[in-house]
Amino acid sequence: MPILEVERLTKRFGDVLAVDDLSFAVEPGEIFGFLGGNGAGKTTTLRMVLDIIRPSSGRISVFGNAPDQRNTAAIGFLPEERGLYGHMSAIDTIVYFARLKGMAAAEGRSHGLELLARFDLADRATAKISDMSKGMAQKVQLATALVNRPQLLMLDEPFSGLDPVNQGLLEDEILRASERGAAVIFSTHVMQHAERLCDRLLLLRKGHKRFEGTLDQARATLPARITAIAPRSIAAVEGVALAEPAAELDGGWHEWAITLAPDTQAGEVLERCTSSGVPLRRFEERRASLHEVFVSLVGTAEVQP
Ligand SMILES: Nc1ncnc2c1ncn2[C@@H]1O[C@H](COP(=O)(O)OP(=O)(O)OP(=O)(O)O)[C@@H](O)[C@H]1O
Repeated sequence: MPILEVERLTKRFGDVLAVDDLSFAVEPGEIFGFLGGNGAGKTTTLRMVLDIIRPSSGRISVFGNAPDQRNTAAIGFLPEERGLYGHMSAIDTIVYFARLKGMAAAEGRSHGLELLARFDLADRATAKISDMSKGMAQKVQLATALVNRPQLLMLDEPFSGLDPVNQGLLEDEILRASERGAAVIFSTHVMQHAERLCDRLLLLRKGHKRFEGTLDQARATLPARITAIAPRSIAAVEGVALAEPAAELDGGWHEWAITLAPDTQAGEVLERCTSSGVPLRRFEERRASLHEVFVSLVGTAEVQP
């Protein structure tokens, strides 16, 4: 049974249709990328799952039940707007959240200290949040989301504000949560994280689903591009839709950017070139990146490569 199921979900704020007839499901152990440009409706959807705001229409099921703040015991959430009480220490903050989620203080403390050690903050456990750097405070906030070992972990733009080492720590935590069977949903504008982590992903544009599927399926929405080095154009070879000259090389060789005809595999074209004696020095398929898929389907340059 999916941990989270969203069916025909719609949310309007006055004239703004923030979420438009959205359906998806996330299974235990799955890492699900929730991707879209600014204002696509990601945060609004996560807030409805948490029962912070109510849908205009549609259905949400969390652990088989309607959203309810009582679900918080099994949910971990990192909000996009980070914010903790500056006067509290790191470990007291984590224990505070553990208690809100119904845990005993002692268990919250011991798991909190474990998390701080994993986040390279063991020596800062009693430091005040206000004395920490932004990235350190963000790791404490991540610990508050993980302290209850949630079955549903929802992270809204978790990578922003973290340096590359801490981004790596966060990726490890996401994998760790999925390995123990949690469903993990995270939103990001950085496609590399999604490419490295996601089992499946959903692309949202203006509240509407543009794509849902695996990374391979996402890349297959765009034609593969081939770079070929040959002395003459291979435009006439069956299965080649377009062969554009990309560079002139030494000895009469040329680099060609090849676009294949629909439903044509690169291997078929390579075989035809070889069997008809077309000299080739290179024939390389390059699949579309998630960045290219995002720009093509969501149509925004806001995304980072
Ligand atoms: N409380 C609100 N009142 C009115 N409009 C809202 C409210 N919350 C969100 N919106 C609107 O809903 C749309 C979706 O916003 P949302 O914050 O869900 O996007 P997002 O995908 O999380 O974007 P970002 O990547 O920029 O954080 C936007 O047009 C936003 O202005």
